[in-house]
Amino acid sequence: MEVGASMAMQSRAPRVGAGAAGGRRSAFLGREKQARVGSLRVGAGSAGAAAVAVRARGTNPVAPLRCVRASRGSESLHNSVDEALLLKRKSEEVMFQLNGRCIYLVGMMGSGKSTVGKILAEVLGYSFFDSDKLVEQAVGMPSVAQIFKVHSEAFFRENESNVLRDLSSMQQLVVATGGGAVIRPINWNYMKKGLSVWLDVPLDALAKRIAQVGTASRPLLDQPSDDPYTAAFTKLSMLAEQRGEAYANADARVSLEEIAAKQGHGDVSKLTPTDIAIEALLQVGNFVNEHPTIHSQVGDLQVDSHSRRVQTL
Ligand SMILES: Nc1ncnc2c1ncn2[C@@H]1O[C@H](COP(=O)(O)OP(=O)(O)OP(=O)(O)O)[C@@H](O)[C@H]1O
Ligand SMILES: O=C(O)C1=C[C@@H](O)[C@@H](O)[C@H](O)C1
Repeated sequence: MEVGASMAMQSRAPRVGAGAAGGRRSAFLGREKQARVGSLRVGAGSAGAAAVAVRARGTNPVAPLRCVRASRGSESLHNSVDEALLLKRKSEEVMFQLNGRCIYLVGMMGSGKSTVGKILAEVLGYSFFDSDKLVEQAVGMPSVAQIFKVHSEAFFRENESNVLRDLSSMQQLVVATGGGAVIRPINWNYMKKGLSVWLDVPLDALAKRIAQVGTASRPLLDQPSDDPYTAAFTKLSMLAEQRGEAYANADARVSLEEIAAKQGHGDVSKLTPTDIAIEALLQVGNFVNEHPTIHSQVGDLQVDSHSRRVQTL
């Protein structure tokens, strides 16, 4: 399998030879160069000067002083300047705690893994990858939908595991995993090399989002229907039931209902991706504080097997 460099996102030249790989640190790669890790090739095309400086500092990166410029169409990602500053401050704290470890976002289809993942990568000075896109590249097909159609879901899942395996030997990545990545225990072995974060979004909100953007790119939801919201809601409910507690294996949980409750309005549709990214950083920080042995030293990983319990599904 080979994953090409020109994926939709964005590399910030990740460090390779991470954690369990025993402290190997790669030579950092300059602009337009590529790192090869196992069978995974990752481009460093968009690495900026700030990111290069971060890498050169080694294992204690400092947040590059840049604003999040991503936007959601014409809407701002932030409610206010205060919110943007809070995101920045939180990311600086968490960056030290992470010490280069990857973040894996898990959650149902449409839960915002890509949207929130890109913000996290930006503020942490990490590279962002979408594992669905990496599978498409590895297989040489333009969409997950086509992979399901021409091959099978099982074929897709096998390739998804290969992608996660390859990513797991790297550092300083935020990975938006496929919605079903949580169902294979082997994937947890890979994701547990970094920190996993579950974006827990109410099914109703997911169905609204998916009905808005359509289901063509999401083969498990793609059924002809006059009422896209109800069709999406029904299928998502089934998947949620089948997946049971699989998402809860994640190290940290970001509950949109809880964020909305904290904000005092209880309406998850009012939450910006920045609100969610801030909560994700908060929860990651809490997890690392509560499990210091897991996240001790880059290249000197000590795994506390008790707390690294991976539920057998
Ligand atoms: N906080 C939010 N509020 C409203 N809409 C959002 C929010 N976050 C993401 N979205 C929208 O929901 C849709 C799905 O988001 P996104 O692609 O980030 O999810 P995902 O978890 O990566 O999905 P998938 O796993 O299916 O690829 C997109 O249209 C996105 O713009
Ligand atoms: O929830 C799922 O099983 C999936 C989610 C998508 O991200 C893709 O990985 C694929 O469509 C399957």
